[in-house]
Amino acid sequence: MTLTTEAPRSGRAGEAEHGKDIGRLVVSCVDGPGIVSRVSTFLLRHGANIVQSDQYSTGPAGGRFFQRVEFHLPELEARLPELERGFATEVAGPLGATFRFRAASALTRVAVFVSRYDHCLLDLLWRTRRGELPMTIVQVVSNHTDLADDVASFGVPFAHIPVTRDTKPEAEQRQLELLAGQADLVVLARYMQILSGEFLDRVGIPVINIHHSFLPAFMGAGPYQRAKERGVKLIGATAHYATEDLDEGPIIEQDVARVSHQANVAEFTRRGADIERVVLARAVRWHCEDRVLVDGRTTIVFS
Ligand SMILES: Nc1nc2c(c(=O)[nH]1)N[C@@H](CN(C=O)c1ccc(C(=O)N[C@@H](CCC(=O)O)C(=O)O)cc1)CN2
Repeated sequence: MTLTTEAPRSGRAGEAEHGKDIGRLVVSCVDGPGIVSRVSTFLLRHGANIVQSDQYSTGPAGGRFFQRVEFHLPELEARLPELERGFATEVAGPLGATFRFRAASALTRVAVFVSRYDHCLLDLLWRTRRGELPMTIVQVVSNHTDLADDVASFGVPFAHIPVTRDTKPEAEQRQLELLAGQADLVVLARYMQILSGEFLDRVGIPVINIHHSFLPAFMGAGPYQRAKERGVKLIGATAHYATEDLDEGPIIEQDVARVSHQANVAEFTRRGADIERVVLARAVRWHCEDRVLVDGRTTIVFS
């Protein structure tokens, strides 16, 4: 018998792969013996059946331990508050661990920031509408009006908030007010404005950026032009968490494609756009599925 699974064509992502009673738990703490046992014993005692578990240690002597567990538990949604209270007291407290429980069917509320390039934004809107991404795009924010009609065609709210060097603080204040309590993640889909450290602190949710180079090469503006001038044989894209240090945040996903001397910057840009879209979609999906854990300037991705 051939087992085939088709990508969900519509409806909520997660329902196709995960029933409504599948939960997720992510844990991170200083490494030490017995952590997996403590976590699995806790889940067992609360009636949960572990269906997937991934863990990684950066080193047994004082390193960091990371774990991602998927489990089945009847009446999951109603049981989550009890699980969180119990885990905090019985496991996380003694370990000094950070943790998070979520229902696998939960959709991440995403605000997408964009300037004029449409390819990454439209790709996310299209994949979300198809149910490929376990998220809902609650808002698009742009410093230009070019993409307003495209966004409206997907039935998603569009906010035009112009930004200049002199008005950036006021613009960021408007962005923060718009997002307050409405989103769980910000995605910069080729948004061409540098977010201030104050914005990143105050927004209080993760920010994922797609940079159009294979970082750490060609940070900053105009990477394809500089890549052509350098005579590279590979171009790439990098999805990373945005920090105050431009394009230096923890890398989530990257990919590359070969180019030859015959390709000009326009060809780099055209081929690079395909890489950017795929890399960003992969990174956003993995984030929404709680597969990405940050360890300082790096990530652990249980893909
Ligand atoms: N705090 C952060 N903000 C942003 C990041 C980041 O990593 N941390 N990534 C950038 C995206 N980006 C490259 O991927 C990038 C965007 C814009 C610029 C830039 O020089 N912008 C100028 C204005 C340009 C314009 O007005 O068109 C500026 O902000 O002064 C460099 C790199 C997104 N933001």
